[in-house]
Amino acid sequence: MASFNEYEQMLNQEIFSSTPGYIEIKERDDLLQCRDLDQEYIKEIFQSGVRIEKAEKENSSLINYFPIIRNMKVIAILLLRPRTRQEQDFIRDIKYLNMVSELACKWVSEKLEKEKWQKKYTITSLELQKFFQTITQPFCLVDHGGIIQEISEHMASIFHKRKTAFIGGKVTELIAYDDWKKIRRQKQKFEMSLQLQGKQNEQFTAVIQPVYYNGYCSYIILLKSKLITKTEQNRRRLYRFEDIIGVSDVLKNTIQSAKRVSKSDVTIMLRGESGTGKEMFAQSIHNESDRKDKPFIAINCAAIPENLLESELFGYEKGAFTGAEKDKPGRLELANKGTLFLDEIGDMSLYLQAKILRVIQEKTFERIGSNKSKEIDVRIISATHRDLEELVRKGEFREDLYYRISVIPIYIPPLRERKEDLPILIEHFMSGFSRDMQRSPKKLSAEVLQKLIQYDWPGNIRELQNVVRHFVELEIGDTVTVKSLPSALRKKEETAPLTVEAQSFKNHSKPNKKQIQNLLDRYGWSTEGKKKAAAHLGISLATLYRYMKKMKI
Ligand SMILES: Nc1ncnc2c1ncn2[C@@H]1O[C@H](COP(=O)(O)OP(=O)(O)OP(=O)(O)O)[C@@H](O)[C@H]1O
Repeated sequence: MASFNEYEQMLNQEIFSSTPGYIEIKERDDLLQCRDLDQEYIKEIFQSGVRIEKAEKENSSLINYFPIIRNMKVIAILLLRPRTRQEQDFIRDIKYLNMVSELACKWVSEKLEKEKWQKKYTITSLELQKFFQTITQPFCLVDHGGIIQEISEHMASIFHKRKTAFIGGKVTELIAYDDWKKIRRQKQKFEMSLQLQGKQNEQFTAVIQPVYYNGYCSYIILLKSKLITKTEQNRRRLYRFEDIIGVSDVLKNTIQSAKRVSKSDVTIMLRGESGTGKEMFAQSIHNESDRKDKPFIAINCAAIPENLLESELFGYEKGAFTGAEKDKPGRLELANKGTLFLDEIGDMSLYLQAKILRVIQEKTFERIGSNKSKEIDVRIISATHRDLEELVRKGEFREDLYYRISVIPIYIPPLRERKEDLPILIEHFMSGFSRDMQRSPKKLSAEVLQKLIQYDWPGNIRELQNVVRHFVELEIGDTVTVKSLPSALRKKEETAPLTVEAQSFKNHSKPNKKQIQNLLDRYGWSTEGKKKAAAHLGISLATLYRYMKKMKI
């Protein structure tokens, strides 16, 4: 980022060179060193952020002071001084000089803002290539003129074409012109819904990341997910337990526990890392319940800003706020008689937690802007990858809501604790993606398989899914070799040793005494700790107590 010195030089050379004045830009500490300055006046400017007319000050010298403001704070002062022996001309031109100085201050603060932004997003070609290797979602890179510089095979396949058909072409071959206009106006990373060309009935959510590349602003467009319309939601087949692929005992136990509680209306909390299959479980539970013919409505509390989340959940009446042009039911209402899946509930604000608690306790709610209560009958399944107990301790999650929603906690183990599931999952995804992309399934070399087994899979099944998709997208050869592995997998030489619990899960369906003791040491021997240990094991608290009694723990 350029320094104030550089700005000072630039301004003196370009703007003030032929005037009877020149400028200096100084930060607070430097200003204190300048004996000829009015320190009281400087203090006033730093405090008030405004320049008081010098005429109002007694004993004022010819130096004029201008605040440079950024983010509502004075960060430096621009001093306008007369050149030696040009004082008379300086006084004569003072109005003009003051005006230019004020503009110079604005220019400096805008420049700082822009440079900060550029620095944040400037990316080199090499970084870009590396970054692209890590993305397995559909994406494209579009330059400032709307020309597609790069596109993934995955994105191209949505249009049933190869990537070569798009590179060098216009972005409007992919997305609507209005969406491109919106993208071009953005300076920061943001999310929007996108209309893809030729997909009139589908809308996607996309993350737009502006990057400074080749000296210009380009945009990475990353498709996140398809927005499911209501009719589609009704048509779409939800997952069933049979769709949950895996052979490990720990997964089979988890499925059994979930099946057992599906039929009753009990509130379920799905715990587990991101990408472990929590939503798949939620849908399967709904499909196994008596509510299966009613709607299953999901909402991700982490993905939507708070005020939007409130209106998405509770709906609103016409005129409730600017832009509320007609009544709109919320997802809660849409889920009536069915199941509402509150994904990432740990990210919900305390305000909305209180509103959800009321829904659970009183089975009523109001749309925003209405004082008419509506009755509601929904089964709530929630999920989180966060440590809810810790959030409760820190006061970030309501304890009463915590108890209400985690009546039955079900812990979905991460992939690294059930690596026996890897081969069958790989096969499953390989044949699915190959079919979708009309390619023949690829074989994995022994070395690749080894690497996949050694890897920790922090992104769990979703990450595995993306890696296998990446294999299918590769253009050359029938066999996937180490060269085609994403860099994270290539680097990983060794994996962390499996935890005692995970080791034991690999061999036994029931936890052993040591394992339970270890978990209680880790989570604590209080009821809270036991609940966490039970959730970790994928068993209920009651079952944990039974084991503890039997094993004399
Ligand atoms: N056992 C499994 N068999 C087949 N597919 C699976 C399995 N588990 C997860 N998946 C797939 O992995 C992807 C991620 O699953 P899902 O969205 O249910 O995870 P999640 O835990 O809800 O993730 P997040 O917390 O990030 O929302 C989905 O496409 C899902 O179909």
